Amino acid sequence: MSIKMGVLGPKGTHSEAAASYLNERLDTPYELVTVPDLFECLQEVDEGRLDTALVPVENSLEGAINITLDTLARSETLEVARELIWPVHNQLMAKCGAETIRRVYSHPQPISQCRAYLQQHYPQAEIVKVSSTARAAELVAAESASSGWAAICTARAGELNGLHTVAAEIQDNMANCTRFFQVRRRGTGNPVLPKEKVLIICQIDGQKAGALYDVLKEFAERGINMTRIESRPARTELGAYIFFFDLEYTPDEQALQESIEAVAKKSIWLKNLGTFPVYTVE
Ligand SMILES: O=C(O)C(=O)C[C@]1(C(=O)O)C=C[C@@H](O)C=C1
Repeated sequence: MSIKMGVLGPKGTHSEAAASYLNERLDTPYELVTVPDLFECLQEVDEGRLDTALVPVENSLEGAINITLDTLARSETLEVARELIWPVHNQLMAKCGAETIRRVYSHPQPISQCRAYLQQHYPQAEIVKVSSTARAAELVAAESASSGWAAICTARAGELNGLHTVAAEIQDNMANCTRFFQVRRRGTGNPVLPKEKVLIICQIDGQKAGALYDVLKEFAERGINMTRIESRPARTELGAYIFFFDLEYTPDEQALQESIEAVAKKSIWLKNLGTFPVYTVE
């Protein structure tokens, strides 16, 4: 029986491209299943209808993908199995020519990733945000060339929908990349993957002076390298926050374990979302 991995769809998204890349590196590739919405994709895994999912978590130009962070923080079930750092290439694709474009469709992230390009070349165009880049390509394909509609999408999404490239590589920075997490339910999947990173989520009492400093100290004093810190509202009251700590895995497991236990004692709650390998694209 095949193992099903959810990705944001329809076919042709950046997420699907990233999942296909990951699949090529695995002994047993996943069967990719496209889901129209990111939250739904995570829920399908949480509730057991999909085995796993590859979801975006952070972009180098635009920062955190909040829905992924918030869902991971609230779930009692999900953990991270792998991380993939994926270079994001955005193309402007349409049926019409460059000079007649008057409306541009895309996912909010690529719209932000291409902000300078759009301001310079299409300052008058109406910008329309939709659920994914591939959905944008579908919408543009459904209209005639005279509509003047265009999509920011992957080359594959454009090709699948019969669009041509108006402008290639329009992201504001050529180092544009997105970090993806492969998530799964705790205790499922292969337990012997290489260990490179650890993800910890906790809520700290924001009313106490030095509370965050106290927590960071536990990592610093044991030589645990924190590679990222992110905060999100706890969604209980204004001023209450939860923190995401990405830690570099160290073979000194005792130091790592002790630091996490010490942070747990200083937190309202703490979750360890797993230890996992990081894949990068050469
Ligand atoms: O719309 C897509 O193609 C997606 O896969 C979503 C998404 C995102 O949510 O950030 C994934 C990676 C890129 O940063 C652009 C868009």
